[in-house]
Amino acid sequence: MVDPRIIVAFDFPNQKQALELAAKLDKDLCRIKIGKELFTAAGPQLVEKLMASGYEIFLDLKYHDIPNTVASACKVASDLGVWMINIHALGGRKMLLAAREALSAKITKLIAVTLLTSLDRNALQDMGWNDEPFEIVRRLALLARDCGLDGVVCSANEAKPLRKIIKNDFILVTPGIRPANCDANDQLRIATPQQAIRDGADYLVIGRPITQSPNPLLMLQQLNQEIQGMEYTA
Ligand SMILES: O=c1ccn([C@@H]2O[C@H](COP(=O)(O)O)[C@@H](O)[C@H]2O)c(=O)[nH]1
Repeated sequence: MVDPRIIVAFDFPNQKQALELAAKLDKDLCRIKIGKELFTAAGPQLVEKLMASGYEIFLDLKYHDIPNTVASACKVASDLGVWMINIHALGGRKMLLAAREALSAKITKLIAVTLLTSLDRNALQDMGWNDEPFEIVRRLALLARDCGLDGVVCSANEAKPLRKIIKNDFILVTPGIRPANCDANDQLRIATPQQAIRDGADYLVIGRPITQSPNPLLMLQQLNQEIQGMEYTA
């Protein structure tokens, strides 16, 4: 069975654009991430359509609420049959455990967002946090692992130091991926696809560099080519 390492972020305002891009891409080369914008516009029906066309779906709704609310939402999301869902680790231990428990009989992977890749040290200081980004990522990743989650979302910059303290069966999903010469946009903690894989990322979330490319399939093929055969080097 193929296990594509690239997850394309479908950040679109409507179903039409999503279906058009899905028809151009190749399900053997990527999975699809549906986030807040597209899910708000097109909902579960679009998830079902994309799954029916063979794509595995990462439903990136980043739930963050009281434990009961998050656990119930995770159960309903998992019932859609998606490959992966996520919650915010900052929701705390009880919320993480409630979500894990709600998915105990499910195969949907449950991961936790540590620190958004759009935040850097200055942004943390602005919120009154004096830690380095890695310190926050480290603590939240260990919390997520203790609560039995399957992995975390972090930037590829944190993959290498995390791999030193967390075993390889804990999934690292890394957004903020920017191929050489691509605009960083609003991302602050970024890495190239090769750097991310070499440093221990399992899956690369890539949005605009693919979705806004004049030839998204060609870009996807090139990015897969760049990481083909590459593995984590400790
Ligand atoms: O820390 C995070 C968590 C999620 N994301 C999401 O990933 C994609 C990235 O898109 P690009 O266009 O490649 O920047 C986007 O959907 C985010 O919501 C993230 O960037 N960082």
